[in-house]
Amino acid sequence: MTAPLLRLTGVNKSFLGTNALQDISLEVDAGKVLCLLGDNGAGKSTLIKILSGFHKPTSGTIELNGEPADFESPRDASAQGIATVHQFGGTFPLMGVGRCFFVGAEPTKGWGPFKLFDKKVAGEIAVREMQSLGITRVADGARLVGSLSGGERQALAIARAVYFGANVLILDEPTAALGVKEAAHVLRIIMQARAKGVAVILVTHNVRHAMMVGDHFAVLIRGQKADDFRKGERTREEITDLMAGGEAMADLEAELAELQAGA
Ligand SMILES: Nc1ncnc2c1ncn2[C@@H]1O[C@H](COP(=O)(O)OP(=O)(O)OP(=O)(O)O)[C@@H](O)[C@H]1O
Repeated sequence: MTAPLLRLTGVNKSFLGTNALQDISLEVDAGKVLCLLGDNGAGKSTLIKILSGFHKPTSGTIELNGEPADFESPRDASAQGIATVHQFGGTFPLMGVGRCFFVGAEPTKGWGPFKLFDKKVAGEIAVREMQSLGITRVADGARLVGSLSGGERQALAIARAVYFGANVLILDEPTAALGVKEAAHVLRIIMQARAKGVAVILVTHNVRHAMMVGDHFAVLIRGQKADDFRKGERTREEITDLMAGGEAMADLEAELAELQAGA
């Protein structure tokens, strides 16, 4: 059996007085989507920060392609093929689409001191890569990122990560601020990244969105992995109840309905 692309074993992270993560073991395979679910404060951001090189785990191991991995910095994690896209795409509103796509890796023309950022080529590549993900309304590489919709910004950030060879794509609440149609576009793009063999980690509160694209799911509660299951093994209600900390949401809803009736 081949090793998973990314494997965490017994990962712990403590801050002064807080155990943000306790004994987390997880695996994600190439061409699969792992959904990381959890309520506020569950430890999702801490886990993302460990995987993207911002924090070092207090203990535990990380393996990439079966080899021990250690991320010294976000740049190091990125050089090892881990790309993280944050809620608003982590993009720069006052930059053109092409410039933003290549930030830090600008294509140049000319030589020596005459090297110049090749805006035209950068814009063409950025537009082509976004269009290949189905974003056809962005046709001008000079267009300011600030004029793109939330879904288009996510698409730009995902296209960029895939273009620069990410093996692991971490998406932090990519659909949280989006309308229904835009969220559906972003979910479709996630499936395209998956089809290209990228291992996707989707961090979300939205059980419905997770169920639409997830192959594998892990629920974090107060820093611990409360459940770990594959597609089809839990109902939406079971997952929602678990995320609410085991409290049956149906009971809460019934209580609210009673209060409303009595008002
Ligand atoms: N730098 C830090 N110093 C101290 N405590 C921290 C730090 N970062 C996170 N924590 C604590 O670790 C716990 C987990 O936080 P984390 O931000 O990872 O949760 P989360 O699941 O991402 O929540 P949210 O969905 O609200 O962003 C919380 O109790 C938080 O207060």
